Amino acid sequence: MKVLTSEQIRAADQYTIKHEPISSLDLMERASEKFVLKFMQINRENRPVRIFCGVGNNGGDGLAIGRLLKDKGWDVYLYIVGNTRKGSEDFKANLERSGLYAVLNKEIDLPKINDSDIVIDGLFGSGLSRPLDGFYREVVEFLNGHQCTKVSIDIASGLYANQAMPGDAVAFKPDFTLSFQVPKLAFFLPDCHPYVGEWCLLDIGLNQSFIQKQESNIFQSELKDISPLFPVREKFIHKNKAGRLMIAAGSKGKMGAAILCARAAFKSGVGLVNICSPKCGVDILQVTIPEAMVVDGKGANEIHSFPKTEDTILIGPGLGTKPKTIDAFEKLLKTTDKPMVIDADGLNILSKKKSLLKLVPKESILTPHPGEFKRLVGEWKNDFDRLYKLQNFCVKHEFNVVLKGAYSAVCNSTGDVHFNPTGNSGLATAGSGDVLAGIIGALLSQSLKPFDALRLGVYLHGAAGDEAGRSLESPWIQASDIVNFLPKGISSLLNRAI
Ligand SMILES: NC(=O)C1=CN([C@@H]2O[C@H](COP(=O)(O)OP(=O)(O)OC[C@H]3O[C@@H](n4cnc5c(N)ncnc54)[C@H](OP(=O)(O)O)[C@@H]3O)[C@@H](O)[C@H]2O)[C@@H](O)CC1
Ligand SMILES: Nc1ncnc2c1ncn2[C@@H]1O[C@H](COP(=O)(O)OP(=O)(O)O)[C@@H](O)[C@H]1O
Ligand SMILES: [K+]
Repeated sequence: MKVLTSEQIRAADQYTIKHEPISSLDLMERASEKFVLKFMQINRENRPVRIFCGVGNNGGDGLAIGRLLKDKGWDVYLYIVGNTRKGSEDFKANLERSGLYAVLNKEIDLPKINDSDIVIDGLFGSGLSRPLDGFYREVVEFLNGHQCTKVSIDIASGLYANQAMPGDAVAFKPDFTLSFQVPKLAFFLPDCHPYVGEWCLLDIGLNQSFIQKQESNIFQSELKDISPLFPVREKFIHKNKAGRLMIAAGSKGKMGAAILCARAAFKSGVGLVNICSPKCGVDILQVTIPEAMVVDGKGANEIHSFPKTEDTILIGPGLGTKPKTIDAFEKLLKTTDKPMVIDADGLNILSKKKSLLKLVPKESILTPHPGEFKRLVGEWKNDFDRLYKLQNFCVKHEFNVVLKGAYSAVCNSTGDVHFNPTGNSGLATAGSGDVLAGIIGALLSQSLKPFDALRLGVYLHGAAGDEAGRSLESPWIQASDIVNFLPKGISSLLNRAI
């Protein structure tokens, strides 16, 4: 699904109005009906609802939503901030259809709000053109000071959809954002989370072919795009053809990373795994993961030499960054031009010795968390800038990179970013990244294109985490749980895709 800018969404509104055709007032009514349906699923109990409306179309939505909720028996209070005479046409039309409302001009007009009330924010939507100031700012600060449930229409007032808020700017802090049709970029970024809360999209029937034609290099991954990427296992396949992976991982005290990685690879369809390990890890690996073969990496406590191999290479988990390991990594890079997976200390080595970046095969997959990414590319100003840096880094080096976290951003070598929707905060646990690397390595070894292996791997890792959370009925997950729930994650995706 494409992520569009506010300008593109406005154009989609206009196109739909002209070509469906539908009046803009009726489109607003449709959007408001969808909002009310979802609102009533989230808030089942009838409570006082206080709707704060600006005088643009977001405020028009607020008025229509208020009327519809009143019709359904809710106790609704409407407040308007701004000059109603200067309101948009559809705002004015809805104002005429509204019953009682109060116009707020100064602090003393602000109503008393109880914790059991629900506040709906319809001050500004995608038409925000400058930071909130004056009385708008006061109203939003006042509302943010209350503990009650807060819901934004389309996007929180004060939050920009596709650019960073200035440092001292203020925006509404909703618990939920019920947004129209397509996601906004801000919804995926950690900096913006306080101004988004939980969010969902409401299909208001904007013209799909127009949306498809819009230029955007930002997407949200969807199951329908992901499920066709699963590799097919042929009837007469042999393990040597099912994907051969060499995992170069582990050092003294960190052999667990290699184990988690290999276990995840086996659950992700790999045919055969060789693990290159320091001497201290050989027995540990042989006992804990009998399916894998172990190759001596020469050093006692860390790897000093990698074997020359035709296997797909996954390097980095628990590897350490000792000088001899760095030298060995450099030699390895000089022996291959096949895309590889580089994780964890593999990335840290690249950060320590940036000259190695140009030796990394084109189309390789890098899997940094934000700390590792910062070491690779330096500081960023905000999350929008971070995304820009991600795209530049991928294009410059022709890499595929997942910047990990909630809504992991998966970027290809031409700078397209796909935000991953699966997963939960339980995945923020030691070893979780090692599991992800194992899944991606296994998929790459099965001849998927690197970007497809990456997108599918990230989606699957999140889906396994979601299955683990659901089945264990716990918000806390152990990395081994992610491995154990991989088959369930896989089957849930395949079954839902049918
Ligand atoms: N039919 C449709 O198109 C549909 C639209 N829909 C809804 O419309 C919403 C977008 O509506 P919108 O474009 O009218 O913009 P909105 O956010 O209400 O405010 C714009 C007004 O605010 C003003 N303004 C801006 N910043 C300001 C500031 N800091 N401080 C003070 N004023 C400021 C700005 O003034 P200006 O920039 O011109 O000076 C302008 O007057 C969208 O989010 C969705 O909810 C849905 O119903 C679906 C169908
Ligand atoms: N809050 C979160 N919500 C969803 N997924 C998360 C969250 N935090 C982390 N993850 C996922 O968990 C994994 C953590 O990887 P990483 O930080 O490398 O862990 P480790 O180094 O401990 O193995 C990544 O796939 C990341 O996307
Ligand atoms: K809003």
